[in-house]
Amino acid sequence: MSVFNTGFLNTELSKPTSVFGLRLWVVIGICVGAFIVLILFLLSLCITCRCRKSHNYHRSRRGKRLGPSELTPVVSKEIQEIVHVAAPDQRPMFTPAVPEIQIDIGKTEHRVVFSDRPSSHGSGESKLTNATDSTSTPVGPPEVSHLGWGHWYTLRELEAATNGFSDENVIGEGGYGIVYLGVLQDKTKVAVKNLLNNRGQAEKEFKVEVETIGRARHKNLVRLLGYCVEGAYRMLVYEYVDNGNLDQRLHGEAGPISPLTWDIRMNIIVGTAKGYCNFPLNLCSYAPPPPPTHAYV
Ligand SMILES: Nc1ncnc2c1ncn2[C@@H]1O[C@H](COP(=O)(O)OP(=O)(O)OP(=O)(O)O)[C@@H](O)[C@H]1O
Repeated sequence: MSVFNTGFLNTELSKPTSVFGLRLWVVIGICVGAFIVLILFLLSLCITCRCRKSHNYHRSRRGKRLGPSELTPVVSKEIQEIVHVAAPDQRPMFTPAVPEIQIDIGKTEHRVVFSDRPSSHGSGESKLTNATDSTSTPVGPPEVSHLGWGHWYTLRELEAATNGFSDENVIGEGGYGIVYLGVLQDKTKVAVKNLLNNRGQAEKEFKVEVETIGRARHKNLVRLLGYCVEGAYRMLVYEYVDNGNLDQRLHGEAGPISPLTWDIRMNIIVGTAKGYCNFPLNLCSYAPPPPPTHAYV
């Protein structure tokens, strides 16, 4: 049977075909060869395409790394960061030990905005880096945010005001940072709080202060005059209040007889409680109101 089949196959394959009178097995061989060549060609085409894609990807990544937007820390899409550009001879005298932090001021209306036109606010050259924008254009100092209050201070201004954040200028230390006495160029005394960035605490405290105290005007509330947002630094600038602190008032440095009588203390407690109750309603137009995180009220 198999001998018959082999003989039959040989005869069939050896028959000349209409393709140039070539035998069938030659035609089949040519077809198989052509098919293999086609497959190889397609494979090489695929590999070339892939190589080109990966080359482009790496090139774009390399380009990005060198791009201005990559010079700043990774930040969320809504973030705008001010990067201070200091002339070589005007390097900041002080570099507070604050690790790089993400800026996440979040709401559009609380972003620091910039103006191209010359402004009397602040000093020094600054540029804005917007994470959504690959180009960073040097612009003038920022005006205040849509909050419509306060003053933007440069790090250099505050350095000059606080004698380079010297120890002699330290007037207190709270849970959120060290407070320095500063004297601005116009001789105004200010309290500069350099926020500590303990697990992003600086950003949180900054946000709470700016959103709550920023717009507030009350005779019993220390005014927040402005802020400094520069690189990773977050500083708050308050009016300087020379009345000592609550601890001194309540417990000491006032002599053996405290000027705070029982009645006065009761008044203070009632007034504080009223202020505390009204605080979120008066100052926060959005919900939910931030929790009262500090001891000014
Ligand atoms: N505007 C200011 N004028 C004068 N001294 C200030 C001013 N702000 C803060 N200080 C001084 O710095 C100290 C620390 O203030 P800070 O606001 O950092 O913390 P706190 O209010 O004492 O506590 P917390 O950390 O809970 O807010 C105060 O006790 C006070 O002596």
